[in-house]
Amino acid sequence: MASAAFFSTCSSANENYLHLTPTHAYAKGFVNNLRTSNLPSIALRNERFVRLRGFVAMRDEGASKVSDDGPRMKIPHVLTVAGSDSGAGAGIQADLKACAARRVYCSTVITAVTAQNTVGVQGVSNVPEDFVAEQLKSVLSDMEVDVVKTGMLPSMGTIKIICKTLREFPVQALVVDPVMVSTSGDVLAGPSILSTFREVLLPMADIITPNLKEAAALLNGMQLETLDDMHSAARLLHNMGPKNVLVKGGDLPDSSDAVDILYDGLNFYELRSPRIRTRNTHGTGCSLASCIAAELAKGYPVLAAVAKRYVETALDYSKEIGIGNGPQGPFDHLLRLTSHSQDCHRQKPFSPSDLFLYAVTDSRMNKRWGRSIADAVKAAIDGGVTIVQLREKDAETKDFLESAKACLKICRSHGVPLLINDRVDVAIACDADGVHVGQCDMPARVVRTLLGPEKIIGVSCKTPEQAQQAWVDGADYIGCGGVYPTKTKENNTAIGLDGLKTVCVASKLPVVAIGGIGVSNARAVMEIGVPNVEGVAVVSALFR
Ligand SMILES: Cc1ncc(COP(=O)(O)OP(=O)(O)O)c(N)n1
Ligand SMILES: Cc1ncsc1CCOP(=O)(O)O
Ligand SMILES: [Mg+2]
Repeated sequence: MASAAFFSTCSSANENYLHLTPTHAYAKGFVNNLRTSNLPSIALRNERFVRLRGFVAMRDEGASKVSDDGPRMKIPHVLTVAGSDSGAGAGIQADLKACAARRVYCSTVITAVTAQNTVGVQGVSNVPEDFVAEQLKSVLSDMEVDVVKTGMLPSMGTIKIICKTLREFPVQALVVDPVMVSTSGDVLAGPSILSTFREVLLPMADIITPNLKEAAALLNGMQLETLDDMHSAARLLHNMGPKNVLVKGGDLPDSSDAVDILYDGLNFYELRSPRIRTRNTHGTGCSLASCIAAELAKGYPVLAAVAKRYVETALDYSKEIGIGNGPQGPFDHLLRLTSHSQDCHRQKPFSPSDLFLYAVTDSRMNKRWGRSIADAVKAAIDGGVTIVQLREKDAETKDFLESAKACLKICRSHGVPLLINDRVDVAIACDADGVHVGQCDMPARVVRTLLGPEKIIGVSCKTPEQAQQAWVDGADYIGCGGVYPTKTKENNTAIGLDGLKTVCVASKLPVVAIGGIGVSNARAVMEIGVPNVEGVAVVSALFR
């Protein structure tokens, strides 16, 4: 309604577009004007533009070389010695994901391969013991492992080999998750190994993490039904030699909270958190133990390392995930599955032609016409813009994020990329398609690290040197201007068509021109006659 009111006052609107909003009409005017011109820059596709997002070091010129003998950064490292779960909810696969989520490197020694899904365990094939030994030696003799975490250990021989190898290659800490029964109730390590567990492995452990069933098995079938029982079990298990015992009370009957007991030989700690009602709990034990290992590898003390919060957050996030048809589903360690599966249109790879008609929003202009950012974006897209940037300098962060989410829905449903100006945090929070930064904003190299290789990054450049740096930093395109004087951005000296030419000739990236561009001068920009000009970016000509 507000747009229509504005439209009636807009004298320069083309009659053909009377049923449209002005932004829509102006965008359409641009598209028609630009598309009918015989644009040399469209034909002169940038031959040199190679999409090597995220592989900046591979670029031939100007890239800082990664030297072989430079300083080496020590990365916290967990080695998991466990079984493989074909369904990837538990075991080695859970350990890898949990460590990745905690930002710790994880290497793997596989003790058994299971055929397993959300229904249960259909088969187990143990890895020969001497081959477990070979894997252990392979990793420990070469890599600087901080913490070893054990999971499914299917034979006495395997346990003995682990202990022997750890004496040869000592590590900072040993986390023992005494896996015996899967969440589906299937036996993964028989009672024959219990004595070896107690006598050989537990005394070497810095922390053990049995659930109620495992604690009971290690304690010759002791009944564990109350918190007091858990305290007693923790004390008895501690007497077997581990420095710390975490008895997990997830299966405790009649408890609205999930309560775990940590005992360090001196103090008991009751770790209480709300019970998360979900089918997707397969692999929580492995994941918690891996998390503890990961935090120990970073150097945290045991109490801080027993970070239940991560697993709770992941379980809560994954409540609605539907993988498999059995009673126990996996959860999403990296908290990334649901946001993408809800998208009806996935982001397509960036193409320089996306820059053709680039709409940049302006909160003041939209406010002035009483129109939401989402309405403005919708109108611009209907008119034919090929990419949208939200440049909301005055918006409160909370409002900006809400608007960005609404705009993203519109953009995704039309296959138009949505970028956020300046605010990398907002872009990450709404999973926008990318970010545009200027010379005083967060450096593009840092933005690339934060956003990963897939997102689109644009950098404002006025000089050939800046254009070169943008390319080295892993940007996808550059915005060049202001080409003409503009009131939209203060203190922005115009570089003119000559300045634009100089940058375009030097650029290895596609260029979008910006600043004072409207229907009347867009053609002059596009027909500038040098490579790399792929489009025009406009604010006031669309939104004012
Ligand atoms: C496409 C495009 N080009 C240039 C700019 C300007 O970015 P910056 O120099 O960071 O200035 P602000 O827009 O943040 O004021 C842009 N936004 N988009
Ligand atoms: C954001 C920006 N960067 C350089 S000029 C400019 C403003 C362009 O706005 P307009 O299209 O209204 O001239
Ligand atoms: Mg900026």
